[in-house]
Amino acid sequence: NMLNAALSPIAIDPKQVGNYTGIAVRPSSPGASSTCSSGITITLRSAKTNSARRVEVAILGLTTLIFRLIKQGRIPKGLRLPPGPRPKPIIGNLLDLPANHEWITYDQWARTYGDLVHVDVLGTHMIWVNSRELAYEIFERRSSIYSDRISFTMLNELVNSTWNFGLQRYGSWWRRHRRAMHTKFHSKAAEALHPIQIKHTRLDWSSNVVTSDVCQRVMIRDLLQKLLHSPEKYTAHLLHTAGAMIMEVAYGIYIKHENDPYLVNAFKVVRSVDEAATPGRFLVDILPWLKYIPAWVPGAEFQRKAVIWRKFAQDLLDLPFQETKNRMSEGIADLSLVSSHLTDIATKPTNESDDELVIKNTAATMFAGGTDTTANTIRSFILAMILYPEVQKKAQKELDDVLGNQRLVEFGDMDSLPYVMAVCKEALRWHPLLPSGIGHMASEDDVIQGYFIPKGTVVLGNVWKILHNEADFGPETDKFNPERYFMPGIRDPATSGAFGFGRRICAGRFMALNSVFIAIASVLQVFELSNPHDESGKEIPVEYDFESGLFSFPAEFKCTIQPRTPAAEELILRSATNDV
Ligand code: HEM
Repeated sequence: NMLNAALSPIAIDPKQVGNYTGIAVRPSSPGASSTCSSGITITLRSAKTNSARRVEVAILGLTTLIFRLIKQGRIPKGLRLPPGPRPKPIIGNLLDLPANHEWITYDQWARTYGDLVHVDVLGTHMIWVNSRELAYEIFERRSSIYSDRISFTMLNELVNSTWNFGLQRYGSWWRRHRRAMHTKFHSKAAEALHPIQIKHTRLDWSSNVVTSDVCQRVMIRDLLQKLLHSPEKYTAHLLHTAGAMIMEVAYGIYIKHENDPYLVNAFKVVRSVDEAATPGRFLVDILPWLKYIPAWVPGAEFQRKAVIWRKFAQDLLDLPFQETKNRMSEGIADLSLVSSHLTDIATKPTNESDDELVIKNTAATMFAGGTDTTANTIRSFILAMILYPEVQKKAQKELDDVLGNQRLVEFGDMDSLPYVMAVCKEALRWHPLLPSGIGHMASEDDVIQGYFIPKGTVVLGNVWKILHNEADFGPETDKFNPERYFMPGIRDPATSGAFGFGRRICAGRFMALNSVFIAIASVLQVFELSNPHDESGKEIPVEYDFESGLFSFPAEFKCTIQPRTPAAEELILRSATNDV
């Protein structure tokens, strides 16, 4: 996901060694490598002459040293940085950063060093905040300091992702984007997305917020049909429906059933941002001067990628936006975030000249921030249901008691389905999609609990740790157990870090909660989710793991998804015609 960028450890990914421009850096690499005096292990492309290699090593070592000296601020007398693993000269804690399953290491650091853990990576200060109380103090009470984002050379400058307001620096430009989304997607506006009366008209210009039956019609009915016909492609189906929903909400565009050009391109953008945002993927993020190397230089692969990715992003920004404008001028546009804002602009002459750009950026940011996040949260839920069949049974019993097989679940049923609601909360908590949130950056020097936090520090809420705290979520937090929410004093993961913190908290969280509920409730109502089967038809235990990186969700796993009963299958088929 694009927001990966925003700032997580500048770790070097061992998988990517050799992909940089002639030089790769990583913790202890096997094969052709040399270690410079700073302790950085450098792997060089074999075609280089010895003297060229020596020059590269020297440049890398020197640049790192200069970068460090420039960045290294003075720590005021009487103060010290928060505790953390002991840094090495020049490279700091570069080698301490985990290469995979990061949340496990960060959890261990929290146990060893306490609520605040500091590491220094090549001169960049990074801090993990390990308790809810401290996260509240930092991100909420001191939000005027901790709402900035760091800027990555590859993602922000070369790929030019400045349109994505999730990556923008804190300030008035970011605020205008956030407001453009908020006015149409605050909790009241998100409520308007509830298709309580399913056959109501799609347009509601009177309230001028985006009101439609989009979630129910596209996300659910379409998803159920697809799961029925090709359950093995469940990941693709989840992404398609989540993407389709945002396309409708943001642009009022109904995408094609398969191979929709907008979606195909949009996913290219999501994937490119994913890669560009993977911490340490590009050396140019650590040595920004590499950005001046022209694309034709052998090895400057990153420059060529940046050119292609910029084009994908430009198409995502321009093409659907232009289609909505065309439809508006023909008088056939459906209400959407874009059409609603453009109507506002046309009727209010006081608008600023770049308002249209803000709307365009905001709609594209919604797509980039909202598709794979929603889809992967639902994937986590599917895995949990296979691993915890008793939870699945209990939720299905509640759905059967409330709905029978008469009709599909709707948003209006939320209050009658407390256990299903608890399953949704647990899907956000059990293995949070962003185990370290998205990094905020300190825009000023600060002091917390006697520790000095230098300006420019990347501050990460340890979401995984916070959501696994037994004081807030009851015993055995490693287990997927919705019962916990019926105990007194248990917190809601949605307001405890699953959607981030402070002024940068997820701008799409109300919509995300709606989507997660309607998807989970509908899938549970009509499908049985269970272990995969081998060639002989014998059930075998699901094999699973969680992806590493800033975004973490179950890696592709095999499973069985089949209608619970013939009546459930009938319900799915009838839903295609909007009969239920
Ligand atoms: C279950 C699904 C989702 C999860 C778990 C999730 C989680 C997050 C998190 C943790 C952040 C970072 C907050 C921070 O910096 O502290 C974030 C930011 C953001 N999210 Fe979501 N998100 C989800 C769905 C969505 C959807 C559906 C949309 C759009 C419709 C969206 C749009 C955004 C945007 C625009 C930001 C950047 C906010 C900013 O920097 O000001 N997200 N999300």
